[in-house]
Amino acid sequence: MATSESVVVSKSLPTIHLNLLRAENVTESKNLLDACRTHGFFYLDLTSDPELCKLWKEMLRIMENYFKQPLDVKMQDARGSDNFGYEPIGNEEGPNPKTRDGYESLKFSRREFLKGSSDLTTSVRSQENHFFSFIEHAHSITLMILSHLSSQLGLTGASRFEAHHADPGPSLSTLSIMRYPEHEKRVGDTTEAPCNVGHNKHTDVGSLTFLLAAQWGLQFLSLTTKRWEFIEPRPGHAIINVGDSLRFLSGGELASVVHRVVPLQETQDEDRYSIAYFLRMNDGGVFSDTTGRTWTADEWHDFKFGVFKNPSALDAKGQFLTGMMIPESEELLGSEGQKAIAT
Ligand SMILES: O=C(O)CCC(=O)C(=O)O
Ligand SMILES: [Fe+2]
Repeated sequence: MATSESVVVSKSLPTIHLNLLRAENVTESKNLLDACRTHGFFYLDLTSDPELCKLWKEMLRIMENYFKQPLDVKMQDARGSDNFGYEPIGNEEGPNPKTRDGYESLKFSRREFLKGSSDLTTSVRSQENHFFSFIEHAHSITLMILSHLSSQLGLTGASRFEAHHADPGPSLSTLSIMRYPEHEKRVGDTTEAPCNVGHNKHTDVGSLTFLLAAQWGLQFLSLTTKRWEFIEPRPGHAIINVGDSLRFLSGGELASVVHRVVPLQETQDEDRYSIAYFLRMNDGGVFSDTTGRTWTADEWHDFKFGVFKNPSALDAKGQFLTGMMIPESEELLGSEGQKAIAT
């Protein structure tokens, strides 16, 4: 990895082992709770599950072929939804001032999975079983994580976290496959970053995110160092993070940490691919934010997706974008003032 001095790589994130969670190992269960309280992010070692690791590789092959198609073909899958279908680059505000995001995505919703077919019309539809199979794996693993967390926190019956995520829902849980295309610095421009770059800072809307990303780019705002730190991609490991609704449901016990995607250098020298399953509470599930305002899970989702597109107008203080995780005083002091693109 070619990095410069301003690139900080996290050294603190714990690793939780899928096989130990599956075996109901009590120490691993405690480590899991500690990771969600202290960091909000952790690695999940998947190497005990070769089938899942193989599926990751197969999905990447399909994604490369899908995203390299002309835009007008991909636009046949656009559904004008935040929950399913194709979205081109630039739909949301970017990490640098006056920029838009630099990624395109295709989403398969849990509703489509439960129905047994997607609403896609292009050739990728014939390969949707790979993505549905991944939804099945990621959903059962994230529910198992919720079950461990509930037990560790002594929750019972209807107040256990997994009780808010039971099928058939409905819920806005979804799988998003993303590509951040390689880009050059703008010709003749020595100071500014390209117009379409990365993924703006945010906290995730839902309960847990199960992310597979083999390339650099993901950064989180460390709760311990208060700096942006890159999360090193590790083969055979997913990155899991807590989202807003689980934080609010846990009464602030679990941390929904701010993160973003930026290239290591001013240019992104290869296409970056990521796969994220967003486990979300069932529609109508209720929680209160840190100001005491009550939301249903689907109201919070819809409101926040509006904010993602235009935070400057809808959320000038960044409180919704960042799930109320950055106190306004710190925002002004610029604890997150490290430049978005490493130089
Ligand atoms: O692409 C990534 O690595 C992360 C994307 C992300 O944070 C999100 O979609 O919520
Ligand atoms: Fe995210």
